[in-house]
Amino acid sequence: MVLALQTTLDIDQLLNLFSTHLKSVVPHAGSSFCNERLGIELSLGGHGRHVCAYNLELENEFLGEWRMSRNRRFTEPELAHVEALLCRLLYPLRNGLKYREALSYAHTDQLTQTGNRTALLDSLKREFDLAHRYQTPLSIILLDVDHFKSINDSFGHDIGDAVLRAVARAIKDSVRRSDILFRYGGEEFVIVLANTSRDGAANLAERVRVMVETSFRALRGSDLCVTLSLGVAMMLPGETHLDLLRRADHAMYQAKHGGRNRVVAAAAAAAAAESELP
Ligand SMILES: Nc1nc2c(ncn2[C@@H]2O[C@H](COP(=O)(O)OP(=O)(O)OP(=O)(O)O)[C@@H](O)[C@H]2O)c(=O)[nH]1
Repeated sequence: MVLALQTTLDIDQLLNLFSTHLKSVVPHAGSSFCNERLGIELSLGGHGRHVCAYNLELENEFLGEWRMSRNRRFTEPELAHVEALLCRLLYPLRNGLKYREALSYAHTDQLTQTGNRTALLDSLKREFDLAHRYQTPLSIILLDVDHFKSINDSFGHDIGDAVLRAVARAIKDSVRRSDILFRYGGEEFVIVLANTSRDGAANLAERVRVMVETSFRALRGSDLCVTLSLGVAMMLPGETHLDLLRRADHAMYQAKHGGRNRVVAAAAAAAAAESELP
């Protein structure tokens, strides 16, 4: 089994391999692994009345909690077996967790804790393929903070950074899932909306616009005025994910040219013109 565990750095695969082997040695209904810090929660199989749980640690580093359960009590020899096997899991598990952490770091914008450009392109491509396969609508919102240069110039770069963090926070609070927000560039963000029509995306964009405008206006004693220009586009037949991004970008520029602090939705058919909302 030790060799098998060394064949993968993927945590899900690793724990599946481990669980399959463990089941053949100590039969049980199901098991789970949890590492809160890395947001990993994996459940394999069912549940039982009797639970045994272990905090997995290696060289003073907490790796996570492993649980297994079944309806029959576990015997002492069985538990000794489980513990011996868990010891063999520790090094491969630590390698897998480090790999997972490195991957997540490489895909996260450290200032706003949103996905970065690489993560956006990966995610958009994936959602695009799914939308094609299941014939579901896919929309995106590309948004840009208005006059951000002058915020930096007037209030300083640290306040500029804080504004970007607050904008990301406000957007995350307005959307159903927080993992669909990406920082595309300096003061530009993209929201990827699976299974969402152009009108649905435009409504959400308007909600985000109002949310950001009002939350900064509520900051008393500050001249800080933060607004967004937002471009919305829905996937059209035959286009690529980069085409979609380009159309959303174009709609966002229309919003800038239209006076900023507004939403523009790209046309639902390629030839039609943009429409400004509401
Ligand atoms: N504080 C801070 N500033 C950034 C960051 N990334 C980019 N910027 C700044 O964002 C500013 C963007 O300015 P512009 O592209 O001129 O756009 P703008 O001032 O927002 O004007 P409009 O988009 O036309 O409304 C530049 O001054 C960049 O230096 C960042 O991570 N932190």
